[in-house]
Amino acid sequence: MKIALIVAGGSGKRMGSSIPKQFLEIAEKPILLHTLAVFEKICEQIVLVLPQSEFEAWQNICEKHQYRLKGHLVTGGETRYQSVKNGLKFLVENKFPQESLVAIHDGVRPFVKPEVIEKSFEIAQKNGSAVASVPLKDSIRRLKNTLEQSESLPREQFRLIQTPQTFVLAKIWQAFQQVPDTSLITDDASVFEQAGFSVTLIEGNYENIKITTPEDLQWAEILVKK
Ligand SMILES: Nc1ccn([C@@H]2O[C@H](COP(=O)(O)OP(=O)(O)OP(=O)(O)O)[C@@H](O)[C@H]2O)c(=O)n1
Ligand SMILES: C[C@](O)(CO)[C@H](O)COP(=O)(O)O
Repeated sequence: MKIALIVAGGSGKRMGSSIPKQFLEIAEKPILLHTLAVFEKICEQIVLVLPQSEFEAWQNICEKHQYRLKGHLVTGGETRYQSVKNGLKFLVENKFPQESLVAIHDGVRPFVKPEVIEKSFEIAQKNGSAVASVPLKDSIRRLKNTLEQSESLPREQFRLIQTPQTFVLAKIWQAFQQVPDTSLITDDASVFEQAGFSVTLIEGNYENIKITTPEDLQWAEILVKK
């Protein structure tokens, strides 16, 4: 079974908007609805994670846009890690098959290409994991201390990591039970890896930006027209 776990439990501090950034509109539609639309075409089940405090706002959005979630709404946590864990817990407690494939995706990445999602399911079925990533286009340097001291690194040894990050449900659930939330955990692949599983990277798409700061919204208005 192909499951999408869409995490939208954050508040968007870096965006600095009065409403959570996942509800901001691009082309007159909330970012989150754009994201859900891509996954709904591919996945049999959707689990959407939102902060409890935003459930009412979400209902209002659904009414305004005549949208009905074909899936389940789960309460988010303090951190992204906790929100993902809540979503996985819901799947396990509700007896979704252990061998299901779950594509964990940021609600604020609306421009993921369907081919990337499809590929992630195909590779996760074979390898147990599939994580979208793209090569760096810029040079990269490691800070030694301040901006005055740094060293260049070979960029071909690095990848930028996106979502979806797709896993076999039983394995990613085991990983989240084993590995605690720390500042080093910035994504689900880190949890999977720290639990001793191996991470397979796949090609993502450059348009699949994470809408994080105000200038990302300007890019989003361009990308949405493509
Ligand atoms: N407690 C949290 C924090 C984040 N997320 C989700 O994880 C994704 C990536 O996180 P990020 O871009 O950091 O979102 P925010 O936490 O909302 O942003 P900020 O860090 O600027 O507050 C977003 O879809 C966000 O809603 C979540 O589900 N639960
Ligand atoms: C999961 C992620 O989108 C992969 O690039 C990213 O690590 C999330 O980081 P954030 O600081 O929670 O936005």
